[in-house]
Amino acid sequence: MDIAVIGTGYVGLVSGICFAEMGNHVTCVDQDINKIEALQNLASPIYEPGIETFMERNVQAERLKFSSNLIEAVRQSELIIIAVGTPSLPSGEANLQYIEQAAGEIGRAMNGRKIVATKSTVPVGTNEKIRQIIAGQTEQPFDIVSIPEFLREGSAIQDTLHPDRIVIGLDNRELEATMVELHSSFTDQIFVTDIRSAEMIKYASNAFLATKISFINEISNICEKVGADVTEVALGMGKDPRIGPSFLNAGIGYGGSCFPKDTKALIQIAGNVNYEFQLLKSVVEVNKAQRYKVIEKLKQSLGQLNNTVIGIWGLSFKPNTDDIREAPSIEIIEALIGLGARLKLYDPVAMGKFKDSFDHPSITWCANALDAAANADAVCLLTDWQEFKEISLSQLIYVMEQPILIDGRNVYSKEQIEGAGLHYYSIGRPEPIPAFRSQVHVG
Ligand SMILES: NC(=O)c1ccc[n+]([C@@H]2O[C@H](COP(=O)([O-])OP(=O)(O)OC[C@H]3O[C@@H](n4cnc5c(N)ncnc54)[C@H](O)[C@@H]3O)[C@@H](O)[C@H]2O)c1
Ligand SMILES: O=c1ccn([C@@H]2O[C@H](COP(=O)(O)OP(=O)(O)O[C@H]3O[C@H](CO)[C@@H](O)[C@H](O)[C@H]3O)[C@@H](O)[C@H]2O)c(=O)[nH]1
Repeated sequence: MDIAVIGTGYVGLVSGICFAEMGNHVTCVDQDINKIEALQNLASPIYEPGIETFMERNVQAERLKFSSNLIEAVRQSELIIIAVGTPSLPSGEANLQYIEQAAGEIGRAMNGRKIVATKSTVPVGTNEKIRQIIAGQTEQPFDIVSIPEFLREGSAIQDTLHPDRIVIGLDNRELEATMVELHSSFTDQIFVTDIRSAEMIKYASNAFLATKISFINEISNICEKVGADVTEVALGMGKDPRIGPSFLNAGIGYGGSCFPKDTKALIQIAGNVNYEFQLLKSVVEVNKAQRYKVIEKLKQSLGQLNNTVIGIWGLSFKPNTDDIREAPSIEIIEALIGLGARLKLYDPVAMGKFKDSFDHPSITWCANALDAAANADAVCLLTDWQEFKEISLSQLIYVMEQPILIDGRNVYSKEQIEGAGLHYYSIGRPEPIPAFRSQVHVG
């Protein structure tokens, strides 16, 4: 099939590459000319394991190209996929300006029958709005389909090539066979439903996963007070198939471009029909408070933080991505600077993006994890990158001023910590007996 993907962010780029991988001819379009130029030179604007290999292979096979010419791409294609951003407005509501602009441009470019499918996460009723906008621009016949996207950053290619399920929302049943066939090379778990339900499935799924995270984080806070270990609790809970083991990792809470924005948008979607989504409001509040656990634990171990040197391990909102959108690290770093701490920052891939959006005289940018820990009074682990799990704890103690490690993602096992000589604080786990009671070091 000839496909145009409008918007070459995470979703547009990865789904474009994967549709090409399955033998379709795909043009990925973006209004950001710099992005298109980089892509034409086979440089990915996002860090995603394996992406450049897949991109190169499909470009060389002439199944994938990148363009800033939306009109041409629409005219050459049978299926147009909208994958532009839907960021939050200050009210929390989804900003549909990019969706509306793309729909208008698609309508004006139409030269024959098309299917217009939306992969962006959009409030219920938005596909209807897209239909009206396009119909206002063209006499050409077209169909509207909702195909919400469920990929995760850091495993986006594998998630797209081997999804757990694909949801297709449509109102013209004649399209069902075409849309199912297009996706059948990815999985046979294809769920076809109406458009409004498909739009809601996306928000409900993200809200449910965010709820699981806030739930286990609250359990972890109670575990700390009653002397239980949240990692054991999560393992035990997860053995019940009705609960399942995933998304029960306690830590400093969720971040990223989706959960924070989509939970707020769903609260607004409910609010617009006079329904107060109390549970989800609490999920958001719990998540916001949870990132401050790191600072609480720093204060507990160091007393006051003015003039202390704190190493920060991890800036991206999760491992295997350079995305720092709504990363808990941002708020934690701002708060620590406000408390007078001097910070040594390290992330395997996200330092460039972080520095572009946030820099401060109190920050030193470091070349590796041990460099960030050197002469520090404490190290805070904020992202569970594999390389932090593999660090030599004896070397860590050797380079630090005081061997205090605040593990915001519970990455180290009891066995690794016991006898390591660290003063170790994690989330929702009993504190191991400290190797020694450290002296507060100020300046
Ligand atoms: N990032 C994820 O992991 C993920 C996963 C599932 C769903 N989603 C949803 O998918 C959508 C896209 O997310 P993203 O992270 O890829 O967004 P993004 O902001 O990274 O990228 C969007 C791209 O669209 C381009 N764009 C905007 N208007 C355009 C227009 N009229 N013509 C051409 N290009 C245009 C922008 O220049 C930008 O490059 C959002 O609704 C998001 O909620 C994202
Ligand atoms: O047990 C867990 C699992 C995740 N997280 C945090 O939750 C956030 C989101 O993680 P994850 O869901 O793996 O990454 P995303 O790439 O944001 O993917 C989510 O958001 C996407 C955009 O809508 C959806 O497509 C995906 O299905 C959905 O998992 C990250 O900050 C994680 O550190 C936890 O704190 N504990």
